[in-house]
Amino acid sequence: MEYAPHASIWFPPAGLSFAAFLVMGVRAMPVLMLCSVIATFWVDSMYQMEHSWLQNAFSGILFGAAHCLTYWFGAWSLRTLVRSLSDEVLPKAILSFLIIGSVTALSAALLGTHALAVSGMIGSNEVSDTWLPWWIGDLAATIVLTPLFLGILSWRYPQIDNWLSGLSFQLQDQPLQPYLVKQAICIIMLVAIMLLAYLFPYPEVSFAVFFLIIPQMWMVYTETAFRAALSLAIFSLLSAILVALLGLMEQALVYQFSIIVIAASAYFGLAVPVLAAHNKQLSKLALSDGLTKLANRTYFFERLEQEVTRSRRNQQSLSLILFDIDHFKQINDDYGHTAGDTVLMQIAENIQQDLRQSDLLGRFGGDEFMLLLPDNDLQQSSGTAERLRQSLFNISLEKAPRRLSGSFGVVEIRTTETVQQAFERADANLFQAKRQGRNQVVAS
Ligand SMILES: Nc1nc2c(ncn2[C@@H]2O[C@H](COP(=O)(O)OP(=O)(O)OP(=O)(O)O)[C@@H](O)[C@H]2O)c(=O)[nH]1
Repeated sequence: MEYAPHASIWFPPAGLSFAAFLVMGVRAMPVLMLCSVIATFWVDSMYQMEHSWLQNAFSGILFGAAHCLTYWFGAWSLRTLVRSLSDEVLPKAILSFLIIGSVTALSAALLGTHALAVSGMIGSNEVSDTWLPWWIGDLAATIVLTPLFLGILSWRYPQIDNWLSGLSFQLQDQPLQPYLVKQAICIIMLVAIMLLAYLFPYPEVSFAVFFLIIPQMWMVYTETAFRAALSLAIFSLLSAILVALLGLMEQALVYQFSIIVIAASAYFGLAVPVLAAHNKQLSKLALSDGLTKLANRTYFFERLEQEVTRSRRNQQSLSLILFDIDHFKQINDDYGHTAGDTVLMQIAENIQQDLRQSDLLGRFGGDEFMLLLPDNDLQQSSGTAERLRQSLFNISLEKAPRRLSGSFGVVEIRTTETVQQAFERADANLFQAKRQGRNQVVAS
């Protein structure tokens, strides 16, 4: 396998074509076909191959068809696959991108070399020498540049982010200086390693380029996805320039593989914050009530157990309030179930605003709520319940023009009782408040 003197270790148009087909679909075809034909004429004149006009046109169309159809099909497959994945599978989306990108680059290399051979641009014996460096060059550019071009194109086509499964390449405000420092470190390291490879021409020296994974991953974990993608592009571009300038073509494969491996690792690294955010969101969903977003029973009782242990250890008081909206059924009957839902959400929002950060408000179910008050004795928690009873009355309902009232059962949790027993006492007090005529607080 040989590299022609003009050959670069990567082929940036491959990354651009893949990104353009991913974003614009088949609409990108005419422009990319035209570029392929122009490029064929340009290569012919640059290397003074002196093929006829007709032969250049024929070979440009054949090469363009091989390149464009392959990248269009690869992009279409990836788009279809990623769209069928749900939001929580970013690693699968990245894996699909890497696999489909590799297969697409391989197909483009095989078809492209054969297209050039058929049209007489290269001899048929050159195909076997050319397809591998062509593939790796296309692959390096596809893997490194496609996300960067996607980022640039997503300024015009914001819907792209939707099918990147939460991985946003949009610009975000973040200080520039630390990024520039990291970028400078990457560049200095790369230049130093490649100069060493030039001065000490042993193949082993070139492998030091894999150390670039350290600053690149540092970038990935601390900078935005767009900046990380930009940094990978700078790393690849600089590698390509230095390989050509320093005549390191013998070790070109090492540099190509380092680009591919570091870029692939970086994309999985970029997925980590998105996955962490998804997990956080999932656990939030599992622990909150769907309608009011308050703590659900599972979370409330978990925290109740923890608070009981903590208050006993610190010898602090702890109180529990249960309350139920009076005649809530009437609201549903008069204004409809949807209006009833809105009222429940409004109650949750209003009561929440009335509480301290350390208090925990939860929804037991229906129109019944529960409130945990750390460091509150019976007197204080009765006062809080009274205040909430008043504020319920003062809520002006958007969907049901009427006054609300609630019945409250309050207990201070005793050191001798279980959580279950405390809860039953609060429930009994609530029941008594209802029985005594509603709109009141019963504490014991
Ligand atoms: N809109 C809406 N209504 C609900 C929801 N969950 C329960 N309900 C209704 O809330 C009402 C609760 O009724 P109860 O607590 O038994 O009685 P009430 O009308 O509030 O009267 P008292 O509690 O005795 O004062 C029932 O009509 C339920 O159908 C919900 O998520 N949304």
